[in-house]
Amino acid sequence: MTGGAPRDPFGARLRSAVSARGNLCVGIDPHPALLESWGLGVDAAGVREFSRRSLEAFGDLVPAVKPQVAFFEEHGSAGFAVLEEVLTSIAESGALSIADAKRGDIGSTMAGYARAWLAADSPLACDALTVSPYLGVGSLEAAFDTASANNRGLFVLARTSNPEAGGLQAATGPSGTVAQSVVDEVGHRNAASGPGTPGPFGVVVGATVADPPRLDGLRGPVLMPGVGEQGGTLADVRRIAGPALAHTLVNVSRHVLRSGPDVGAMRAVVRDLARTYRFVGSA
Ligand SMILES: O=c1ccn([C@@H]2O[C@H](COP(=O)(O)O)[C@@H](O)[C@H]2O)c(=O)[nH]1
Repeated sequence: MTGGAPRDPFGARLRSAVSARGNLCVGIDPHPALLESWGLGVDAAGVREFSRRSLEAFGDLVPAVKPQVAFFEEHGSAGFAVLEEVLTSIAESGALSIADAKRGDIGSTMAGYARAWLAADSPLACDALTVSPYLGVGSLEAAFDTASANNRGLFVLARTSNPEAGGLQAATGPSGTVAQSVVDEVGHRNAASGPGTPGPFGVVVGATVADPPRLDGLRGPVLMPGVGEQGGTLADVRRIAGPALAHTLVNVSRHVLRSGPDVGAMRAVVRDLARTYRFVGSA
């Protein structure tokens, strides 16, 4: 993304993207094994070509594309240069970009991450960023402020899809589980948003989770990874998202990317998934 901050708030942009294209978000996750299976080098040039073919296959079909920052970062400055290009290309394809960087730190350092990913003219500016609240939701204040000021969004990790997460995130305190308190704190920050339009601050809840937090007070979007390779299903998505279904982005990465490198084959898989994961107008 380049050229200053977007004009409309993130929640409004997400709502119109979902209403036009459905609820499927596809990831660009250039794992080394996928680069090899696509016949590409495990280097920044391979990541660039992988991302180019991915966006050709699905950039115009989905409301949001989620580059997994780890697989760019592992190639150093050359990988970050590719990520900057990819964020621009996602915007050109008409999709929202969600940089999955899972940033989180003490407040003063978090301000640096906020400027890097959410400020108006940062080379890495994205439409929304994943952030970790496990230094305290309040430690993310600079990210909430910078996202708001620039019409961008955040997805705060609440109950992640990995099997190791439950011991920490499902632990219970005086006001319910840790994950629930994250959802509730994020929901408070969306309180000013009007009916029907989600606020700018969402949460991440995995489609693999048996004991998810309630999302009825969130008033914001949900990013739900875990479908496909991790075993989550449409029924899980419906069960977990509940009242937030209309504003839920269901992320699928490897299940799509394994159907490459043929662009037409990937496009067919995404078309099929996009039909399944379209909830606008559904109860
Ligand atoms: O709880 C979480 C948070 C983030 N992720 C990320 O989503 C994708 C999932 O990839 P698949 O290939 O579809 O399993 C990946 O980038 C994860 O880092 C998650 O899976 N769970």
